[in-house]
Amino acid sequence: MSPRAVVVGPPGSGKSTVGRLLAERLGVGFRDTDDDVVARAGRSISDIFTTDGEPVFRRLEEEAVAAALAEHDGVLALGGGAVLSSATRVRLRGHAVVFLNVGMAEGIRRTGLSTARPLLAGVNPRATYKALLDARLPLYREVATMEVDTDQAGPDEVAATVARRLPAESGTDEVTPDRSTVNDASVNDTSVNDTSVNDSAPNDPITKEPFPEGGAR
Ligand SMILES: Nc1ncnc2c1ncn2[C@@H]1O[C@H](COP(=O)(O)OP(=O)(O)O)[C@@H](O)[C@H]1O
Ligand SMILES: O=C(O)C1=C[C@@H](OP(=O)(O)O)[C@@H](O)[C@H](O)C1
Ligand SMILES: [Mg+2]
Repeated sequence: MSPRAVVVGPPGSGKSTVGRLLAERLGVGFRDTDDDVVARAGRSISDIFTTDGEPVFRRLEEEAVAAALAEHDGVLALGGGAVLSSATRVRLRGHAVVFLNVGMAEGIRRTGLSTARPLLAGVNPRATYKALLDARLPLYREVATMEVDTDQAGPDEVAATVARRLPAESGTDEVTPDRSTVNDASVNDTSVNDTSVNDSAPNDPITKEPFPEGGAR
């Protein structure tokens, strides 16, 4: 079992909104790992960040992503920071991964009114958002098989674009990035899914586990 599409991107790129619309279009279920973390912990994301700290949230998130990749066959939206985990990036290999990109101004506009994102609740959310984009853009591109710019398009239009570019349902877990059809002109082709398995931290448990035959997990 493998999700039809996994949606990644910065906060405010529309992963949760577009992911749900995409699932409706495809006639499949929708799941969001942020919701899974909240359900499992029985607390809000802000509460987990404040009480336990970001590392605890990241561990819960990593577990939630691993479980959802194994269990869910619809559309799966990740939290914006999920790709920070090298184990998660390895697990995303072989999946159809949609990177919803958003520019800084629009991303800040979309997230600005919400207090639900603890990372952006500090004294200078603009600087935080910029630093976050700078650090994460290469990671989103590392895992993506498709990149869609969302600055100029509403959620429904973005969902339609993604649905059109997704590979037809194949019944296999393997997704080979087809650069000629699934990548936007804005994608740097050389950065798509081209990193080595051994880029994990030395104490990363993922490096101690065998990589199962048949690709993704
Ligand atoms: N393409 C878009 N155009 C305009 N607003 C959008 C778009 N995508 C999402 N939004 C809005 O931005 C906000 C954040 O969207 P959300 O789906 O929660 O993003 P994410 O899950 O990536 O953080 C919501 O208010 C949503 O309605
Ligand atoms: O970017 C991040 O580090 C985070 C993004 C949030 O999800 P969205 O990207 O869906 O807002 C949520 O997982 C948490 O607040 C941390
Ligand atoms: Mg979200």
